[in-house]
Amino acid sequence: MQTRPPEPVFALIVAAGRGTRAGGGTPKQWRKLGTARVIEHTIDAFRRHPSVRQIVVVLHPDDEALGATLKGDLILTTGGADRAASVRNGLAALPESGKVLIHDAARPCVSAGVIDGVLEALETAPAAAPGLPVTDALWQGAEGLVTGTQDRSMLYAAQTPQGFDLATIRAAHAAHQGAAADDVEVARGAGIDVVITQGSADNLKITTAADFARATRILETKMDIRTGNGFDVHAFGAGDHVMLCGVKIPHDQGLVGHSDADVGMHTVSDAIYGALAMGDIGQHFPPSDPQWKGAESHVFLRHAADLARSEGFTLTHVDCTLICEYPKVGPHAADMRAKMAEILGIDLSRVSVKATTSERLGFTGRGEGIACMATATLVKI
Ligand SMILES: Nc1ccn([C@@H]2O[C@H](COP(=O)(O)OP(=O)(O)OP(=O)(O)O)[C@@H](O)[C@H]2O)c(=O)n1
Ligand SMILES: C[C@](O)(CO)[C@H](O)COP(=O)(O)O
Repeated sequence: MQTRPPEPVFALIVAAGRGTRAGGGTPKQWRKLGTARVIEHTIDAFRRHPSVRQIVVVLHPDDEALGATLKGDLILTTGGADRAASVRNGLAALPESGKVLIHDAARPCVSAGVIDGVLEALETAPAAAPGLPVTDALWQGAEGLVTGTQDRSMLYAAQTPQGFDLATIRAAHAAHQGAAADDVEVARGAGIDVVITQGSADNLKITTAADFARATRILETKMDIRTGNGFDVHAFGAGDHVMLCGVKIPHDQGLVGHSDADVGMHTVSDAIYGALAMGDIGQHFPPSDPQWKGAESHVFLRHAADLARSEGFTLTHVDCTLICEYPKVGPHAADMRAKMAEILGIDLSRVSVKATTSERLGFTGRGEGIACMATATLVKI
């Protein structure tokens, strides 16, 4: 018997609202939350999920330029006057069949577990969405006074992503008249049963200004922060200059090495590999391989930074200390920082280069070579 291949899963992220309740000028999905904008955290949550094949993002017509700043393989489309209209436009950008997870851009802390719960339910049902049973007592009130209580035993707070068979939800939206709180209401209007899956208190929707602080705290607890260190030494030999952190410094000796012997860049590269727990420079660029003979060390540094990015990390800081009596590093430190910031693709303020002597002690003190130590900090949310 032939087994059918699994249906493709698409994520549809609605981001065309104006965030009026959050205030603050810029719509909430475009505001910063820790290291990235709200919408970027949301997109990344789906990009990281192994089942999601393609992501569609629905933008407000005024946000075209902001949309162009989003990185990665995304389908961008324009939203409508209300959430339901935005969802309809997003659905129109998707293929005929498959499964779709419709999610608010304003819910950046959604976990893989919540997404998994919806996908699991979709294996046997046409519709599923996460909900949280209401745990507080519920009152009716008027003019500051409690006027009654409400039975909460059958009440849930609705969350996203709300998952559907694509053709089913497309038909339900086409038939729906008037406004809808969410896509579950649209589906139910078309007679479709919706399975309730496990929601999470962390999957909050940023609605008011106070929600930014809560979302930041939640993301911080999920952060993967890594620090790596590097250490390297190159001996002096014949020559008339040294390469240090990408800067050519005239000197009465050169540094001996298989490549251009840039001890600074080698050390920072090793710190990044260390933070990733992915070996060291010698493993990625074996000295026994003739293609790296005389290589310029920016190749190694760029490789380490690109590897960090491909693993989903942001390089937030590097600090590099050169240890030598001569040449004097101070006059060149600004150029070294600028060079490495450019190669690493990060802001100058996140790159530090400093130097020390070893008080004429040891091999660096005797002028036999240059040592370097460095740390690199990587963050993934
Ligand atoms: N016309 C609309 C309205 C809302 N949304 C999106 O639907 C989600 C619903 O969250 P909500 O808090 O209602 O967002 P806003 O409408 O932006 O907020 P507000 O009501 O405070 O203006 C958000 O991701 C929002 O960007 C949308 O894509 N298109
Ligand atoms: C879809 C939704 O996120 C479910 O909670 C919500 O209904 C949309 O936001 P709103 O605050 O109700 O406009």
